[in-house]
Amino acid sequence: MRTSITQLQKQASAGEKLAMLTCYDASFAVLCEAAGTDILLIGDSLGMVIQGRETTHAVTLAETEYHVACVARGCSKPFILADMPFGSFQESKEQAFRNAARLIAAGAQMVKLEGGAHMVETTRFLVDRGVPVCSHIGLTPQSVYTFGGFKVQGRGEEAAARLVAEAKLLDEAGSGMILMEAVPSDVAARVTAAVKAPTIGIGAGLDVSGQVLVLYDILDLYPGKKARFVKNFMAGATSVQGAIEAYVKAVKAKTFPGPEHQFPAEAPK
Ligand SMILES: Nc1nc(=O)c2c([nH]1)NC[C@@H]1CN(c3ccc(C(=O)N[C@@H](CCC(=O)O)C(=O)O)cc3)CN21
Ligand SMILES: CC(C)C(=O)C(=O)O
Ligand SMILES: [Mg+2]
Repeated sequence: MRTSITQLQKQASAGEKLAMLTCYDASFAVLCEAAGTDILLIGDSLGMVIQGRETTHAVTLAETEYHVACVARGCSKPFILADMPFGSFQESKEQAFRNAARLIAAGAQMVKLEGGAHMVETTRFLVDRGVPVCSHIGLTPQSVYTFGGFKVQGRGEEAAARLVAEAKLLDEAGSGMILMEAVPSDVAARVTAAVKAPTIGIGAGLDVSGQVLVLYDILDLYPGKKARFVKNFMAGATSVQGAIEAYVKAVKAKTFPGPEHQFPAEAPK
């Protein structure tokens, strides 16, 4: 039986950190499962790490369905979360439901939507109709062109308070998981304290319910520029499974992320 969202929520409220990794195919799913990874995310980062694009925008729903099915066939225990690709959910709540249903049918147990306040209505619509939702706030890579780059979000009191307020609205709308990317650690801690849903961080410090990284980053397979929050777990490992195990262990032991992988409250001068 696959891990359920209820089991993950229990683990989180008992204080056990959740270990999430992106995964795009069956062979890596086998290794991630054996290493004890709790959640596998079929991320739209596949547009960058699999397809070699500069952003995540061109990933299609059909491609995401394909990778979800590949991952689901490769493992039986990890919780399966799928990104809704750019353009597949922003137009209307009806469009979001129609496309989310396809990812659920492909094997996902929950879909992830980038966006804060403007995704509240869609979140409620999906959850009411049986589609569990993970909210992705802070640095949302599908908005890279409106942000003007992959930049830290939630810096300064006004932006921090906005992020906390958005998270509360999504939580109240029924979001089952809240993922925060590239936000100062103290802001992520405030969000975690303000919501019922487990929180997952990437570049969000230690005061969250769990961590996520891109699999190809922890295995040092991605040739592009590395974000501050990335750690190479192949260093010191003797196998790929060993590296994934080291990541899961470090998340559970709260030794990852270290201070060097976090964003301080104010930009360094
Ligand atoms: N391989 C890979 N890893 C990822 O983590 C990732 C992807 N691809 N593709 C989709 C997005 C893009 N991501 C990124 C990419 C770069 C930065 C980055 O370089 N950030 C700067 C922050 C600059 C600032 O201070 O504002 C950094 O220094 O980390 C962050 C997130 C995260 N996601
Ligand atoms: C980096 C994570 C959070 C993601 O959304 C992805 O891999 O697409
Ligand atoms: Mg993504």
